[in-house]
Amino acid sequence: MPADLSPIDKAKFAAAHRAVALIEDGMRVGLGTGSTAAWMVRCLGERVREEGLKLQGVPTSTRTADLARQVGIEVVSLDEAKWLDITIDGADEFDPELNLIKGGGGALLQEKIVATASDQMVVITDASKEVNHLGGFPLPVEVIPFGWQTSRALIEELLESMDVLGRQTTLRLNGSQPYVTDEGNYIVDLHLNRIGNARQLALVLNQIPGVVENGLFIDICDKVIIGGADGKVQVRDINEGSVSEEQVTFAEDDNIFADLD
Ligand SMILES: O=C[C@H](O)[C@H](O)[C@H](O)COP(=O)(O)O
Repeated sequence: MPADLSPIDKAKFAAAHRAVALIEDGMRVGLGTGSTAAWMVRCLGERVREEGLKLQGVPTSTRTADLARQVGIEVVSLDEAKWLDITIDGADEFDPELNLIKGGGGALLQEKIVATASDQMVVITDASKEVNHLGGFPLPVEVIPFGWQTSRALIEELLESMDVLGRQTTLRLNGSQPYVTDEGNYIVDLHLNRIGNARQLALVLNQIPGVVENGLFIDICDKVIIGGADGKVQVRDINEGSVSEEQVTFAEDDNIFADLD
């Protein structure tokens, strides 16, 4: 385990390292977005460079596309790849059924499209993202800029009728300006604290005009890999109903650190 990483980065690295072992030659791979997914892209790049692994990567954001190219992964669009063998991504929360909140980094729309177009979605995470009930993390909802205040008002009206604890909404900002997604949209974050029926909320939010997508990933994730700072990982598979513990080993001088910012 690289000694100079923070415990949280060690945990993310361990999960990413384990997940990349699932990738086989010739696979088409969805590449998630965020700090945990960035470790996975670096680990995958190392396998491409050192083992000559041939694969096609479909990134879920411009950030991930840039990093993937930088580490030597062939980047193609989803339309070119058509269907993916596996997607590996991070999450902001996961519950016991492996339902997720995603979009803390603003990439939920491409992430949901890519994950849904995959045989298998694997989430990599540290233990802090595990919850009994989704909603502690603000739920991102992507809305088109035209009439966004009306969409937000309709979201707030909807929340009055839903089984949620909090109802506050905020427009995500980048400095003093609205945060703009890769698709040119805005994000409204819903501060719900606890979502009673995530499946229902995911469906009804998307019925509101102007809402493009929401960050609830229901029945999409197949497997969660939870990394620990000591290199221990737990692999939970919702389809097999299995849980296994493993120890990740990697070299101290692992050259994935060469491309760290
Ligand atoms: O939009 C961002 C994504 O959904 C991320 O995968 C999520 O926010 C987790 O990011 P991180 O691994 O940085 O905690």
